[in-house]
Amino acid sequence: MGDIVEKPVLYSYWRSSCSWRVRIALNLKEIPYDIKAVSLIKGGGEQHCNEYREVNPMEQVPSLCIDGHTLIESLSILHYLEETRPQRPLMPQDCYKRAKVREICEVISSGIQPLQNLVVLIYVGEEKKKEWAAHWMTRGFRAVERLLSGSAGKYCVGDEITLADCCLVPQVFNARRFHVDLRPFPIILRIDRELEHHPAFRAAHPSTQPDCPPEAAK
Ligand SMILES: O=C(O)/C=C\C(=O)CC(=O)CC(=O)O
Repeated sequence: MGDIVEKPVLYSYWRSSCSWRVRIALNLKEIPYDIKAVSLIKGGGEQHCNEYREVNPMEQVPSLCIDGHTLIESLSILHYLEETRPQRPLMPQDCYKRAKVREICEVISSGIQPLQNLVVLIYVGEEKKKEWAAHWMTRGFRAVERLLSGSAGKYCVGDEITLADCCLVPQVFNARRFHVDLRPFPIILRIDRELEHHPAFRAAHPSTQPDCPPEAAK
C-alpha cells in the first residue's frame, strides 16, 4: 500500500485571473484537485475573514494546499508545480526562452494585473474604476504585444504552451471585461483564439467553475 496522498485543494474564485492561471497549469499537468470557492464579493469578501487570513495573509486568491504545504501567489505556485511535477513541462529547456517566459509572466503579473485588482479598483472608486483598469491594461498589452512579436510561435514563446500562456489568457478575459480595444494587439488575440478551445483552458474558464453564478455560466 502506498502513502495516502491528499488531493491538492485550490482556494479559488471563478473569475479571479490569478486563480485561473493556476487552474490552467493544474489541468495541463493533469493534477486532480478540489476547489474551495472563496467569494471575493459576498459580505465584503470572504478573503478578508479571519479563517482565510490564516491561509493567505494577503487576503487574496489563489492559495494551494499541496504536498502538506499551503502556497500563495500564483506565479510562485506555478513554479512549484513546474518543479515538483515535471510532466507536461510549462517552461522551455532553453535558458533564453525561459527568460522570455518569465518576462511575459512578470509583465502581466506585476505590471498589469495588480493595477486592476479588486482592492485597487475599490480604492480608485466607482466613478473612475473602469477607465483606470482599461488604461493600465492597454498600456501593459502594448508591451506584451511587442514582446510577443519577438518570442511567439504558435503560443507566447515558441510552439509549446508555457506559463506565459497561463498568464495571458485570463488577462485577455479581464481586458474584454473592461472593454479594452484589443484590435491593436493581433498576436495576443491570435494566441487567445488558439487556446480558447484547448480542454485544459476550457476546464479552467470562469464560466465552467463551480462558483460561477448561473447567469454567467455557459
Ligand atoms: O468583480 C468580481 O467579481 C470580483 C473580483 C474579480 O473579478 C477578480 C479581480 O478583480 C482580479 C483579477 O481577476 O484580476
